[in-house]
Amino acid sequence: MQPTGSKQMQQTVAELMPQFMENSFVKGIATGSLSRAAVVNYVQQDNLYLDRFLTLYQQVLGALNPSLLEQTEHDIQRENGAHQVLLQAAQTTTDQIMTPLPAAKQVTRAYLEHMERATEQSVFLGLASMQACPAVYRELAQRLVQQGANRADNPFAGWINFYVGTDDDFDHTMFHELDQLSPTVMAAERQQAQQVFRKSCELELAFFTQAKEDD
Ligand SMILES: Cc1ncc(C[n+]2csc(CCO)c2C)c(N)n1
Repeated sequence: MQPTGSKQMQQTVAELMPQFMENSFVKGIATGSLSRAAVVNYVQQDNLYLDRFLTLYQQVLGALNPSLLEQTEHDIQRENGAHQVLLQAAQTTTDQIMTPLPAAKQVTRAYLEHMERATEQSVFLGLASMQACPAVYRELAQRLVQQGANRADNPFAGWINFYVGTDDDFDHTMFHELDQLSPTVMAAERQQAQQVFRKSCELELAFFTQAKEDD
């Protein structure tokens, strides 16, 4: 039997996970040692990213399922909770790092453009491009917990616990939505959705890498 679209996407995440666990930013989260510059870089770029992500999400879900949009959009706004953990560790605030507004770096722009292009093609592909966010972060957080990385003396434990705790429902709900839509699109588009999703996962990895690079 063919696996469902969401199963195949979860397999993609599992396949790429070893690369995430080897990523230097992710290892820094796990060990509690990241430079202030890396943390600031990440949160700045993520604020720019989430802002646009929320708008796209509203556009896609607004077209597909407005009641689901109403139920879930606060989850994205609440991600600020994860950022607060990082900002506290870096002893700074959102205002301090977002004024003047920093420029979007290359991976941030590439990832946003990827999701925008997918959304222009169809809401199904748009949703697939956005689903890497909860899927990757949830799996990543679960693995970090399995490693015991959320121990009390890790300043980033709250970040790990945030994503292991809150994203479960969001992730399952959106995968369910994708599987519900799947029979309504042509086989070629279903296949394309897998590629779009994989590309987003790769951009997730590059996004972490970018935080530790100086442009
Ligand atoms: C680059 C980047 N990728 C994924 C997330 C996590 N994320 C973004 S939206 C969403 C679903 C609702 O919370 C999740 C888990 C992030 N913060 N930054």
